[in-house]
Amino acid sequence: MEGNSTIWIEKYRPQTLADMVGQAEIVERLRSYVRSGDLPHLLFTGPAGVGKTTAAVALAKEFFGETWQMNFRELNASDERGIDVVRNQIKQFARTSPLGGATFKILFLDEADALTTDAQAALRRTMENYAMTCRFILSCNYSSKIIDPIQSRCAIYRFKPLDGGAVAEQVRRVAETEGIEITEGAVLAITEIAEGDMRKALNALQGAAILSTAIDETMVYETTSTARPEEIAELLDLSMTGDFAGAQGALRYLMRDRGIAPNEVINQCFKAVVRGEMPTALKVAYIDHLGEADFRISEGADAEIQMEALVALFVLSAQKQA
Ligand SMILES: Nc1ncnc2c1ncn2[C@@H]1O[C@H](COP(=O)(O)OP(=O)(O)OP(=O)(O)O)[C@@H](O)[C@H]1O
Repeated sequence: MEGNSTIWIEKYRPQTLADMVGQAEIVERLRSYVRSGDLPHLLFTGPAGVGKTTAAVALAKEFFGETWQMNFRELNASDERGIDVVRNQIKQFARTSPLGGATFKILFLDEADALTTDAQAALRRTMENYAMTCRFILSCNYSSKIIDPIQSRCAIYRFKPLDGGAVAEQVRRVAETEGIEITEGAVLAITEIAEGDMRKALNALQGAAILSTAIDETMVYETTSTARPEEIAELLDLSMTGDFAGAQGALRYLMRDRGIAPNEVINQCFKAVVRGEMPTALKVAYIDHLGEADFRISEGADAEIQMEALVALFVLSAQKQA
């Protein structure tokens, strides 16, 4: 098998804007900057693994060609060495002249929403002071965490989760290039698990490929520590029929034998309930219980107790509806 020593998310990171899958509108607008030869400051928002960093790097390559590495710098705002290091690096990069005939440089600041309001205010001044020599591309999950004066200085691009078809296509393409046989069930399982996050999808594929060069859905569920949809359906069905012991057994099997994390079980139950056919009042109650358990666990409550309590609440709500 070729290339198993490299991380596939890097190996298959699109090198040009044209190679990116999905995000068609954004890609088209970014290409128009390249055609015009100029660029405003940009703010990329959206969930993980949907192409924000990829687009920034591809944009720099298209603007600068061979000199892109001299004129492009990627920094992470949540750098563990501290905000001062980031601030100094930003200033140092932004104030020096572009190289190789370029008219400006590009600084890509990932996780910009990790900056405090004060740090963002300082960044705003840096953006203004060095706008002649440097364009900023800020990337974050939620634009609401970025102060208004920065938002108003940037063209905002909202990246969406990639659609299932686009993820599936890329998964098939990578599998084929790597000489891996993959069943359609496994492609679907990966697409479902990824929830529009291409990084998650390619990592799931590479994880399963460690087991074999022929991948089926069971391997995908095993290596990603996720439950099969039928297993979640069984847990919910048992609770809906009031079979507490049965539902408890199904839950314990998933968590203890399969090693599936509590928040993953919650997440999968949530998706199944939202999509599933069940009386509205029961659906509402189940979603409420899931939200409550999710919150309590995130606040540090004992996960095992909360999960059993969740199943108990499922059963109680089902009995009330009956
Ligand atoms: N639109 C896309 N087309 C093809 N591959 C993609 C796309 N988006 C992401 N990928 C793949 O997923 C990997 C991670 O994507 P990227 O680093 O661009 O995510 P991101 O949106 O910047 O996420 P984060 O906010 O977590 O940094 C890339 O290396 C690439 O392999």
